Amino acid sequence: MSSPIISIDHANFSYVTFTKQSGFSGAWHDLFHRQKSTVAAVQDISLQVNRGEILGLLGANGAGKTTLIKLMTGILPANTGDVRLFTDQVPFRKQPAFLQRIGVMLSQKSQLAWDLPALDTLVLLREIYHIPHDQFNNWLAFLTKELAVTPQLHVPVRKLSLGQRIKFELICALIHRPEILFLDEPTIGIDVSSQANIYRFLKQLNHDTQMTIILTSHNTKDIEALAQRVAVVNHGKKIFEGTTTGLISRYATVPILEIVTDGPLTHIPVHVRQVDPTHYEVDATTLATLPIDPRQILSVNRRNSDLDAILTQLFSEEAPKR
Ligand SMILES: Nc1ncnc2c1ncn2[C@@H]1O[C@H](COP(=O)(O)OP(=O)(O)OP(=O)(O)O)[C@@H](O)[C@H]1O
Repeated sequence: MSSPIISIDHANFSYVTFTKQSGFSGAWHDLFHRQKSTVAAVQDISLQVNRGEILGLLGANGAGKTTLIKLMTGILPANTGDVRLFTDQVPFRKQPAFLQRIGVMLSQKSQLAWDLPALDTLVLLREIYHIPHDQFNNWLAFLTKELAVTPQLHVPVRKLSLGQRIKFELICALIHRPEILFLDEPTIGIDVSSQANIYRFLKQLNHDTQMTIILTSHNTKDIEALAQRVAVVNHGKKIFEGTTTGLISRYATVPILEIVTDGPLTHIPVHVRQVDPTHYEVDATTLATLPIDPRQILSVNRRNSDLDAILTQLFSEEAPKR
């Protein structure tokens, strides 16, 4: 059997920051007594990904997903442990031959020049990656057609809609035909039809080219539709690895109650999932802890536990002491 395309072995990464106090006296105090704080963002994570797989990274805000992607793409070095791609490449060495083989799209970072058309950035990338002109033109025509942004190629980026901009960010990450594509929240803030378009396209690309895709998303429906396997990260640690159905069958023990109220609740405990201002979901065993006057309840519906409910439950658990 061939070796995994990504292999992470007991990786750890901590951010070290210095807190800043406000005001002149605070700045003066900081000059002599700097307060250091450490955040263990990735803790002893091991993970292997095979060529051609789509792996979803799931986790609450601050769980460590982006940091894990940064370790895999060489933006950050692991403090301890080992991260290798393509069997022997250490990402943080940032060898040109390695960078040529990966594509990265981070939701917080843009590759596109704001005042110029996306085409200008793409032409720059063509030169950086030494892509032959014919190959570049054909591939770009295909990508823009599939993502329905051909008419926007010549429009300055600042005049594009968010969805169009994200599609061009994706095209930038794909323009050199990487073997592994890393996507951090690729569909954040874009409408459902553009999301569906992007996910349909990624699925087809993975099927046709065997491109390995690692993606994070808070939208579990997308992850369920796309990823063959998921890794769940909580407080920097991997707490599950397997299929989404495996995740559901492992943690789904009790049914979920869907409760519709006549008005919003004033206090929502962490184990209660708010679907909209008058629609809540709660694990059936914790119904008694819901701070609700029974007269407020309009309806209760019982259903089997799903991925969202399980993740809400898992992520509401206390952070382990560091
Ligand atoms: N540059 C930084 N300096 C200090 N701490 C950081 C830095 N970047 C992230 N962190 C901290 O590291 C932890 C993990 O952050 P990370 O961005 O990896 O989480 P995430 O799972 O991607 O979250 P989100 O879903 O909100 O994007 C968080 O506690 C965060 O506050």
